[in-house]
Amino acid sequence: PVTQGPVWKALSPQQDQTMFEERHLRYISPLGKGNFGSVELCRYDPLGDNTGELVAVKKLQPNNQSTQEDFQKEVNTLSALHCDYIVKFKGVCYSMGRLSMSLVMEYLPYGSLIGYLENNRHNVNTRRMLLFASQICKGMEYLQTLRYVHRDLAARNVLVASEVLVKIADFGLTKIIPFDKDYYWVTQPGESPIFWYAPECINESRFSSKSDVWSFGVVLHELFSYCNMKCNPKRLYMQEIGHTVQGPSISMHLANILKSNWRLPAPPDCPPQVYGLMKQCWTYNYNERPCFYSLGNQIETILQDDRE
Ligand SMILES: C=CCCn1cc(-c2nc(Nc3ccc(C4CCNCC4)cc3)nc3[nH]ccc23)cn1
Repeated sequence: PVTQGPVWKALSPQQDQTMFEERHLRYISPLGKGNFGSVELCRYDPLGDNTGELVAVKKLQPNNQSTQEDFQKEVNTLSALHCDYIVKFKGVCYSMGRLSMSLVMEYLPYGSLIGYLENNRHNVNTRRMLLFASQICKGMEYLQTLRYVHRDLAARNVLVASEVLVKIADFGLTKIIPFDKDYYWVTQPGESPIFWYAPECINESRFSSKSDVWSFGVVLHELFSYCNMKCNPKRLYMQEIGHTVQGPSISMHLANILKSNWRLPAPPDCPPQVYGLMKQCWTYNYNERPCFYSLGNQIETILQDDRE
């Protein structure tokens, strides 16, 4: 008889680890707001004895910007990513008879990088910041190998798993580069985080891994500014542009100062080698920007030098 290969049995809902039943999902507290929705801390407690695990649950908040379709894409994206430096997908929870869906993810206890650095600036030194930077770099390099462009890399979207581990989160704006191109052209730019955008994103809505590299440079700036509100990228750019400028013309002014080679100033006490990395990420021409692999190596080198 012909030996049969493994026959994949359809998993029952109970066996399928990625199905979370709403009746066992106990709301605890709010965690934050992302693209397309809000994130809540819940305990998944099927035994009903509070021994269940804590999870982060993202609920879609349909508004003009976001749709169920966008959210479904975010779920599909996250469920395809398996990397130590990217927040883990745990599953989905259907409620209202499969009308609404929530995204269930691992809960990272320390919250976003912004809050963490603001509250722990005294015991986070250069080495730890470079460790965080290299982890974000590795996560982005992994994304790039799968031809994903994050499009919203910013400290607010990096979460702290422990004192020595950060993870990239919020893949609401992530797109896959088409097989025949090396960029993604966005038709309807919603509320865009333009102060993290590369020039070609502002001018042509052209997104690529090299535009993610530009955003990584801005995240380095946030890191080495300890995410201090007083010198965050938006405030520094608006000081240069002039606070009188309002609305849609902001992006034109931003494009102009970037074209005339103005860049965010080095954060206070920032090591020159690190500011050098930021400047590389902010090379005007995307072809001349380093890739995440090269950035990762340069960060390791700085960490080695720092050790001697
Ligand atoms: C990615 C950014 C936009 C959307 N977003 C995602 C999350 C999120 N948060 C957490 N943990 C967390 C832990 C403590 C705190 C506290 C709250 C009270 N003040 C101090 C800080 C906040 C968050 N784990 C997560 N896993 C997956 C997502 C996720 C939050 N917002």
